[in-house]
Amino acid sequence: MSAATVARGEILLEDASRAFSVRADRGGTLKELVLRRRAATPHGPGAIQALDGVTLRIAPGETVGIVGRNGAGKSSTLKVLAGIVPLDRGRVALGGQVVTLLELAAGFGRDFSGRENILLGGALHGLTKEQIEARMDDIIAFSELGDFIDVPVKTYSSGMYVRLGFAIAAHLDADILLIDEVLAVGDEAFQRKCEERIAAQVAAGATLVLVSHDAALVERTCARVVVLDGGKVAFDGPCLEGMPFYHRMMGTS
Ligand SMILES: Nc1ncnc2c1ncn2[C@@H]1O[C@H](COP(=O)(O)OP(=O)(O)OP(=O)(O)O)[C@@H](O)[C@H]1O
Repeated sequence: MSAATVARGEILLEDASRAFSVRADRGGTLKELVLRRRAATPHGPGAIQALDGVTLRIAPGETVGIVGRNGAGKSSTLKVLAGIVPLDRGRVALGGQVVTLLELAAGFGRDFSGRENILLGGALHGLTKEQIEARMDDIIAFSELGDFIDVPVKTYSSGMYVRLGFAIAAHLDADILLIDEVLAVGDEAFQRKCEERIAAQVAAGATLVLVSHDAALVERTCARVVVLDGGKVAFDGPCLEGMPFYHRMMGTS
């Protein structure tokens, strides 16, 4: 499926499957590699099926929460949408500017300062140097990092990473926002500010996909919820029906 078949802000995930090898170490001899390639499953025996035939059609401007127990496949789904994890089977397509907020620290140049990472992040999302510089003061103000903005980010705390990452993402004109749990790291005041910013982006027409264990956050932010269980979709529909389903499944109702 080519990107041309989806509208700006639209997400299509069709029959998506992805397994992971149980072995963390994927190295080995050439012979082992060849034998593994010939094996019936691409990830060897006992592989974990993180996604098992997941189909999602998300229209532009929809707000979708993805919930489920540990290991249900939530992060894998988001990583597939973000293009970080390739599929074994199925198709994925997203339309327009995709902004991801997951594993923030991984996206930064560790030896660069916060300010340099803002330039880098903006450039990676197709902004010109002038466009980024025009937004620089707003991004720094949003981050509340003060003088730390000129210090290499490898010295940052996890909360400071989130502040910088979110501040950049909040100023990128997203058509699609993919957010994974990261907000939980910030302090309460910053979380509230991020939520308000997400709401503003949604109000401006952005599509939101949010992975979270925080049921209240999902209820506040999303109109639709997808409950994953064992890599499959157990429920997909309005939050009003989906959250009671989720609580019953988790035994928290
Ligand atoms: N890179 C990887 N290598 C091996 N196994 C993986 C990898 N990524 C995910 N898995 C496995 O795939 C399954 C789904 O993982 P995933 O992180 O998508 O679940 P999740 O619903 O986000 O869980 P959690 O709520 O604990 O974050 C799990 O069994 C996990 O161990």
